[in-house]
Amino acid sequence: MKTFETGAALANGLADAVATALSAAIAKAGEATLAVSGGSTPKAFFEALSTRALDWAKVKVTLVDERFVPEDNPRSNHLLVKTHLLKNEAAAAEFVPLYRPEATIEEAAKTATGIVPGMSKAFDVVILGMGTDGHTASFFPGGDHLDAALDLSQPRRVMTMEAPGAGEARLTLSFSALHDAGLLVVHIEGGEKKAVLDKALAGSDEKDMPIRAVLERAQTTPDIYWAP
Ligand SMILES: O=C1O[C@H](COP(=O)(O)O)[C@@H](O)[C@H](O)[C@H]1O
Repeated sequence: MKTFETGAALANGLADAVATALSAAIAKAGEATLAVSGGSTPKAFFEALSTRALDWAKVKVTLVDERFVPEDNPRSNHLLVKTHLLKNEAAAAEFVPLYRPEATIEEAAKTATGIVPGMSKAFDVVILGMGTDGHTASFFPGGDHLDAALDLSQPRRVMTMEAPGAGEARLTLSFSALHDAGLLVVHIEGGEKKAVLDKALAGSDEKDMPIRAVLERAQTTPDIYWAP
């Protein structure tokens, strides 16, 4: 685990690591893909990353998960990314939203599956968060499609999820779409989340604590970033 004294120090350290990984991918393949999480935790990291100098015009950014709400909804993760990441140097990046204004969330997931980056090869960088219920991405305990979303043979890249603790219906990358990222990060802050992570690391059912799938079964060993 990479432990930092403050959230600001973590934000800068993680921004440096992500900028280095994106630059390396651009040098190797001429482009780079980045999938980020929503919620409240990543704001300072987004602000720091937005200032890093790299060839952002060659970076495609998408979300790990999204609520089925339009971009102007205050709970939209797209709005969060637009406000805190897609500015400064990073304004040149291309953003590919998961939300689509289709009639149903199933149709939106199918449309998004066809256009999200990382389709033909693994994402270069994936940043995951975690809720105090042990969810990551929108892999929620009690989710209606949790088993399918955590199945590594799942061919779909974008899935739908409804769960008691999720609020709005969700669109989420499947575990198969994100587990093999070049750089896979779990970013958590605070004592409560550390205790949840420790419990997941100690061993519990994936259905109760879906973060465990990432810790145990991801092809890429996740780097865990934590600050009190
Ligand atoms: O619902 C969500 O929550 C998690 C954690 O959010 P936080 O506010 O506790 O940081 C987040 O990783 C996920 O992307 C988001 O949709």
